[in-house]
Amino acid sequence: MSEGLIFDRVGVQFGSRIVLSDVEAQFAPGQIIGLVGPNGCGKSSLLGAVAGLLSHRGEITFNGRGVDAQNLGYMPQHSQIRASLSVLEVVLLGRHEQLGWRVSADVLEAAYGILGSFGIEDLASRPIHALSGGQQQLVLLAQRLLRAPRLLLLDEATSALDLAHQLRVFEILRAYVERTGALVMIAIHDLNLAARHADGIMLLRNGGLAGSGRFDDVVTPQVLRSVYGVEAEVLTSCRTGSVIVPLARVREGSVAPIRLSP
Ligand SMILES: Nc1ncnc2c1ncn2[C@@H]1O[C@H](COP(=O)(O)OP(=O)(O)OP(=O)(O)O)[C@@H](O)[C@H]1O
Repeated sequence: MSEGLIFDRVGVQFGSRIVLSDVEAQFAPGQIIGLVGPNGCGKSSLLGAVAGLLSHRGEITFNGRGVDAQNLGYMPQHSQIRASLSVLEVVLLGRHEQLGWRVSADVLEAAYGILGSFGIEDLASRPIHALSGGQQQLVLLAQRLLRAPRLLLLDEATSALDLAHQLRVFEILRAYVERTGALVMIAIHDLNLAARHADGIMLLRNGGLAGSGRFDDVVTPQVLRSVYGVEAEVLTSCRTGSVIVPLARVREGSVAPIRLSP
């Protein structure tokens, strides 16, 4: 399969520090892939490597070629816009390569349409820096979607969102991959959200890949214990698939009590 996103013996390191090595995985287009794993295991580094922002070993291809900036939408973990732009202007920047002195009616319509789908069209003329963290996250996601990328990389793009907005974002992403055949890879800590909304997952552990494929095949109590150091139950809900219930950390010696001065 040369279609889709392929990792062939991919490694990432900072100086002499190896973060990931020998990552091998492949994902067909038209899917949402959840990128999961503990803090510091290399999710952002891997997305940065796919986006071409970090050098890497091995090969990463999308639809048989190197990842092309034209086809890519990438939302880093700590996205922030410091310029004093309105929400609409920020969204329009998603198409900055095609913008001239005048914004065409169809691009404007698409931008308002995406803001509308997120339920934030009333924010269009507000300055971006005057929005809440979650509202900013939605605007930046709207900007990436306006690009209509074939490959959309999202680094914890739902971390600041309430339950309803998380659901809305996944509904929008689902509709997007079904309509366009694009591939969405989203780094996410909430395993239950990943179980519910991702078609496949890529689970990283410190140093490399712990598994990839269907959530139920990859995430088992044994894997949660070895990768996260957590005892957990994996329940099966007939409505939502797997549900992870974390029970306790696997003890590695006792933890000293924190003393607070009076
Ligand atoms: N610019 C950098 N220079 C040196 N080390 C880095 C750099 N960026 C990340 N690292 C290290 O690489 C490792 C992987 O970091 P990364 O941000 O990819 O992890 P992550 O899985 O996205 O973590 P989190 O879930 O906490 O966001 C960490 O140990 C981090 O300290």
